[in-house]
Amino acid sequence: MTQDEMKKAAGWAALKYVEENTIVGVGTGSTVNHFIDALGTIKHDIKGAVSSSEASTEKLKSLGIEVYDLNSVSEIGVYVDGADEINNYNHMIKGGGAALTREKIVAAVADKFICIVDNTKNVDILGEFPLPVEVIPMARSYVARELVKLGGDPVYREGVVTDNGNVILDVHNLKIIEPRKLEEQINAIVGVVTNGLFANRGADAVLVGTPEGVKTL
Ligand SMILES: O=C[C@H](O)[C@H](O)[C@H](O)COP(=O)(O)O
Repeated sequence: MTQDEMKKAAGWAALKYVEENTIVGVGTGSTVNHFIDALGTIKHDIKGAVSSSEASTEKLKSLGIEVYDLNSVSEIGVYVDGADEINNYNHMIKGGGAALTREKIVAAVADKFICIVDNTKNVDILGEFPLPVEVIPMARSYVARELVKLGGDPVYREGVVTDNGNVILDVHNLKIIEPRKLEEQINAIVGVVTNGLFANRGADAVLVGTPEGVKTL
């Protein structure tokens, strides 16, 4: 079974969490793209979606799914999104696709966060995947120096501008023993918009695509 087949299986399995006549929160990435395809098959049973990126919005609209502005929505039952790494406590690193800020906002509004991954994403300790940090452009060098003080090696993701007009620093060589604490410490650096640790708001359920089928954690 290929990695993409495992992503697809997890994406389609998330459909069972979607309730009729609701607005669904939709993440970003190659695993979520499978979920969006699945959502397209039940588009007449849902009200629509709130999207976490321009890329997901485009795909949702291309399938005829209505996309709502988050400011016009007060309730999202379920938010479905992928992850770059997830530990045994359902803490995640996200933002490999640079969509972390909008993802964190939509996730904050949602009642439930359903994480969909293939089995390469499960780790014991977060940090092997470089931690993305979205930064206001003029603060890039300052934030990078502060991230070094926290023990990381930040690398500017050249050529990438987020949907919010900001830049990304990918922080290498972190061994993240206390994800909740590090999430707060990085958020406290002036100039940081968001960091890719989703620990204080982790996933409520995880669907893992494996060669033996989809496992729910
Ligand atoms: O910014 C991107 C998101 O956080 C994605 O959820 C994450 O990178 C996982 O993406 P994929 O499903 O393509 O591995």
